[in-house]
Amino acid sequence: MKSLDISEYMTQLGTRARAASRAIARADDTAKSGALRAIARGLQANRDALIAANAIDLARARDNGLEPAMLDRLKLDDKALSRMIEGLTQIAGMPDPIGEITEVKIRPNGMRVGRMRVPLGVIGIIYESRPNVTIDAAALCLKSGNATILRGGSEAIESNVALGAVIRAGLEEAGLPSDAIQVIETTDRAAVGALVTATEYVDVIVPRGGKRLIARLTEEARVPLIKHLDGNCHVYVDSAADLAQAHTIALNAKTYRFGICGAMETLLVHQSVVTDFLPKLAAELRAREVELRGCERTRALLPDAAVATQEDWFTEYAAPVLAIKVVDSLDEAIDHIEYYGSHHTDSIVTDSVTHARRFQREVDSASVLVNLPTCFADGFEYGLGAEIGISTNKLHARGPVGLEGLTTLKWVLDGEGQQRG
Ligand SMILES: NC(=O)C1=CN([C@@H]2O[C@H](COP(=O)(O)OP(=O)(O)OC[C@H]3O[C@@H](n4cnc5c(N)ncnc54)[C@H](OP(=O)(O)O)[C@@H]3O)[C@@H](O)[C@H]2O)C=CC1
Ligand SMILES: N[C@@H](CCC(=O)OP(=O)(O)O)C(=O)O
Repeated sequence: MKSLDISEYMTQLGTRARAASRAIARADDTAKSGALRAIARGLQANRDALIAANAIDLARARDNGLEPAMLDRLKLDDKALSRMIEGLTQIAGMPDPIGEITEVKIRPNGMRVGRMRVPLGVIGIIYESRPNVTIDAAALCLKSGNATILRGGSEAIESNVALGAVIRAGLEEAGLPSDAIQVIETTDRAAVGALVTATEYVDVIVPRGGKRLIARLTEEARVPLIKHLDGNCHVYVDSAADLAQAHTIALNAKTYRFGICGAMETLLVHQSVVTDFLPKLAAELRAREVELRGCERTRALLPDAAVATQEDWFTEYAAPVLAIKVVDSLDEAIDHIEYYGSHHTDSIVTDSVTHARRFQREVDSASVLVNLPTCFADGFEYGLGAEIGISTNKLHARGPVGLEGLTTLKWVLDGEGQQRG
């Protein structure tokens, strides 16, 4: 498509999404959950075709030299499809958040003032080459009464177009407008530019991505953003840590899945425990083929670790690489995280309640964990049922965003003709 065509194409998508958003906002839970279950059946019935579409993406990505952790994200196999089907079924069974009225207060004049939960409207989602997100995001937006325009990573285009067809069929089967969930069927990044400036048609953009995406959105976006950005996550092993626990936490935080945004990228270790702690952990990480990069004091203990540069402290590797720094105090650990981190998810390992609470108060991240690996940063793990991602915004929604984060509250007032003044 030429740029002019892209602009026209995006206007059509936007117009249709805006129209469909009204129908979705007033749809009852029977229709919305019925559509989710129909989409789940569609995935089941189209397993082979979906896996075949994904195989085209995977082959192209391999030819282009995509790294193993990224190929893992891109892969759509039977197991991934089963998880997506389960996710749809779970979201279908969750209570409908829309229309609930809470916090009702009766004013002295008898007027009742409350708050009603309503959808945001049309949500544009820009996300990485991870086909399961197409289904997760579509399902959460639908259940929360929003229309959605989905722009997945270009490596996943065949998978996403195939998933889009299944979604459309499921919506139609349930009697809902198929334009409620639309997949952008071009990888031209001009479509991203059009989406983030389409204030007429789009109410909110959820960008899930790294530094390249942030740079563009900071320049161009005019639609409000709920940023789901990079996770440069830390684990700090405190002077008062249980070292056996610290070992399993650090290992899990790094190796659970290298590509997820909640993976640990820098390990900070208090100097008083480093000799007892680090060599054993390093041996285990190396056995799992994790490349280590360290500060001078780390390298004194681990001579084959590479030198960590200033850039390493800022880097989200999303790969089997770990930066390690020895620190002299809790303050130094907190300062490091504040300066180099991305305010996503950070963790302290300590048996000191005082240190734990200081860390939780002072580290300015969306999730601050004590004695837990950072890879727990996930809406399902937090009990939200599912997540659209991890918001690194401070406003509207912070941390894992589930159904509630995709809604807003309006004031609703009931009276009997009371007069002001
Ligand atoms: N906080 C959270 O919930 C999440 C955060 N992430 C973060 O995402 C990153 C990993 O994903 P990765 O795929 O590398 O991220 P990218 O930022 O490279 O890509 C994400 C999406 O943004 C698009 N994009 C990137 N740059 C531009 C641009 N200049 N103009 C238009 N579109 C653009 C990509 O499209 P294209 O395919 O064309 O490059 C893709 O659709 C990590 O930093 C990770 O932490 C990922 C998931 C969830
Ligand atoms: N929070 C989820 C997803 C995280 C995520 O999307 O990560 P990424 O692999 O960067 O796309 C999880 O932990 O599985």
